[in-house]
Amino acid sequence: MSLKSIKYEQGQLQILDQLLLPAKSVYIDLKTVQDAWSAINTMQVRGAPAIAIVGCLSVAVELHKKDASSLTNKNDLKTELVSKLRYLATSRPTAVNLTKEIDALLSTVDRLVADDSVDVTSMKLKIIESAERLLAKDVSDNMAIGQVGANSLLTSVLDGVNVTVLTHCNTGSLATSGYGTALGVIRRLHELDRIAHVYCTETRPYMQGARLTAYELVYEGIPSTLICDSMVAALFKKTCVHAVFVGADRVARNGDTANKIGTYQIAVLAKYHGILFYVCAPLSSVDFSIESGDHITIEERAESEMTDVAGQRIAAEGIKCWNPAFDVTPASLITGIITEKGCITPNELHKLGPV
Ligand SMILES: CSC[C@@H](O)[C@@H](O)C(=O)COP(=O)(O)O
Repeated sequence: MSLKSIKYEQGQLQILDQLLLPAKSVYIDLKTVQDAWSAINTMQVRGAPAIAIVGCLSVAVELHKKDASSLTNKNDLKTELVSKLRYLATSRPTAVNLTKEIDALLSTVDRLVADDSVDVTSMKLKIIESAERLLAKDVSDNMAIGQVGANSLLTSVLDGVNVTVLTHCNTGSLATSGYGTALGVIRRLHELDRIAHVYCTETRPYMQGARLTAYELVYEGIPSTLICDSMVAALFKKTCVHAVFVGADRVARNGDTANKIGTYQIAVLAKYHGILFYVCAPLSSVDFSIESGDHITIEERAESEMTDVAGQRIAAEGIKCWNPAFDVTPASLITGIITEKGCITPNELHKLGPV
């Protein structure tokens, strides 16, 4: 079974349908921006970096299909791109990566329209290139995050001590274009032969931990155990866990971090038990335009994700449900933010951003 969540070549885009994992490994073609919007919205592809890349690549796919006769002038191309990119941004609200990459493409569009030395055909090619560059950049950012995170933890333990860590949700190859962020750190620690054990949470209600992270850990042969979300306190009390590594969907300028629902309670428990708590994310997950987590929109998803398991209703009929997909962990609970540029404390994060 493949762990590559995104396959892309010359205008052909496929994603591994994560709704079917781990039982089935099925790739689906995304031929249009509309296809990508639906795949992101229904979580056939998920994870902050992966949805940004898939969204932008779907624009590249449509552009590849455009021949010279359909490219009349740069302003018409701009009008079309602006409408498609703005539409893509509505697919899921919390992860900032999608909005940021869309904004970056929109700025490129503006720059190319203003540049008289660029004709409509080369404008098309340059937009395609910008979208395609995201795939390789994501993998190299993740590998850097893996190394920084491994170094950060290993400098805090005695030489020769192998580490036990906990992770939440899925931040691995499936959530990115490869290697992963928090799971990338774990992968790197395993490559260095320094993992004693990894615990992963089920991550109710969508079960990214049980279905996807557990699958990636088993696939990589990393010694690991699945626990229910409600078992974290008991685990921390009973077992020597050195650190928690989680991902991020949007980090505010002050370090407050929106991530998968349940992250906040793990951070509270880590603080209580004196366990290091790291957020692992590329700088593209940092939203320097917002001062704190109070400004982050939290996506609420369908009740059926909670009431039903594998299509079977398990909750009592008539009960009301509240299903926020993310929560915000306050910066004060975060030991460090592991980025491709280094590990930084939340109160120093603003130094890496625009002034
Ligand atoms: C590298 S993925 C980082 C985050 O996007 C991840 O931890 C997470 O919260 C994913 O949520 P999801 O709802 O599965 O898209």
